[in-house]
Amino acid sequence: MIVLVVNSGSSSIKYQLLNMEDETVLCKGMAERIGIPGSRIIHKKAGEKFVIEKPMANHDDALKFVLETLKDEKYGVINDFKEIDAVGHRVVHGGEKFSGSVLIDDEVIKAIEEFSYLAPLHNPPNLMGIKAIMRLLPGVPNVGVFDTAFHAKMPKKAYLYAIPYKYYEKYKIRRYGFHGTSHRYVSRRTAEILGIDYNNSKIITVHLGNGASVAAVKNGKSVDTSMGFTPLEGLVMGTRSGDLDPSIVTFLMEKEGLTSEEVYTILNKKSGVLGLTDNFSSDMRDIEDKALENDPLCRLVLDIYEYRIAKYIGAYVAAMNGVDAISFTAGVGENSPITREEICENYLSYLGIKIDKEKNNVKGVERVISTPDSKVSVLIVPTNEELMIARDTKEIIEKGIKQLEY
Ligand SMILES: Nc1ncnc2c1ncn2[C@@H]1O[C@H](COP(=O)(O)OP(=O)(O)O)[C@@H](O)[C@H]1O
Ligand SMILES: CC(=O)OP(=O)(O)O
Ligand SMILES: [Mg+2]
Repeated sequence: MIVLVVNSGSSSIKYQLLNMEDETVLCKGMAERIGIPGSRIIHKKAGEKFVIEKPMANHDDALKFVLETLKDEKYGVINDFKEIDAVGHRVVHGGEKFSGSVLIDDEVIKAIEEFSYLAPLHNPPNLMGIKAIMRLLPGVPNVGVFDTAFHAKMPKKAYLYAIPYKYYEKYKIRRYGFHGTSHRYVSRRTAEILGIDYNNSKIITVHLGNGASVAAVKNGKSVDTSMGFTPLEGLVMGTRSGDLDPSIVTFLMEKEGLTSEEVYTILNKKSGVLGLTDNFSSDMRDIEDKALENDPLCRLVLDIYEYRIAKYIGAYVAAMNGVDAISFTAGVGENSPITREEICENYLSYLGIKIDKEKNNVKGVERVISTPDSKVSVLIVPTNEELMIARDTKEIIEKGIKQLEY
């Protein structure tokens, strides 16, 4: 079975074509700068990378061009669109409705549309991708895989905010959590690598990408996670503030004469590492480089970034009353030895955690980085959300079912 995976964001679309007989990636890439000058596709096939410049005015245009690329003589890997058996889509917000991946029909599309008010930056572009594929590949089944689904069954004590209960009933204001596909993959893989029973384990997964979140996974289920009602809560991120006192919002509105939308933009797009460094960079590579050159501000920002992560790990040890393993993943988690080492050494040694500095000194390699006598295992597990999306898609199509339960 050949599955196309689509992760449709606001200005970029990531794609991967997989042969699910042996789970190999046939080709992958990203259409970027959609709707703005300089749009192009970065396409990878058999270890070779191509940059293809092409005007793409919207998501329809972009996906049309992605599909053409898949069967292009030079870049392509298929001869006919009929070879694509199904398409799996990343969808960020599934509200309370979806606790597993689903076959997309009109009713599911309506629900994703309804949840757009909960994820205005993410769900509308996800939907544009789904609708474009439906137009371009009629008759091919589509599956939605939600960021929120893995967290959907966390206990009520973890997902309710202490505000009047009527707002939960009226607007469904609660913790949803995101990056669920990554936390699900990484926690399961952690148990496999360690040879422990996933259904009888306590694992903390630390997803540090541009957006970042931590999850407490107990007996194979997410019991708490740091992102909340929206992907703004929790850790310090590239451009997002993470946790803050909510009265800062009303204070800023009053003092600076800002609208709610303006404050929302500041907290989502101008805060985090970018805001703390006074617009120097949102990329942790830049912060690390400067911190290593003893730049005091970047050193402070790295401390703030690590401190917040360490506090969440401590909280989730409490949430699960213990921990067997901690796994780092995504851009920073996979590629930053200093971040992993400083979090473990400066804050977690009380747990009996010991890091093997040699083993930790790698980028993007799946491995255990704690010493054999460390009381808790620490790992690097490169995430693979696309593979999870393709696996769910295959399972739903092959079994002929409407919804998967994790
Ligand atoms: N070698 C590295 N050292 C530190 N940070 C890195 C490194 N490589 C990538 N990153 C960080 O990873 C982030 C992107 O992570 P990624 O998981 O690709 O994010 P997303 O999927 O949210 O776009 C970048 O913003 C950058 O800060
Ligand atoms: C939900 C979310 O924060 O996603 P990303 O990390 O891709 O921005
Ligand atoms: Mg990501």
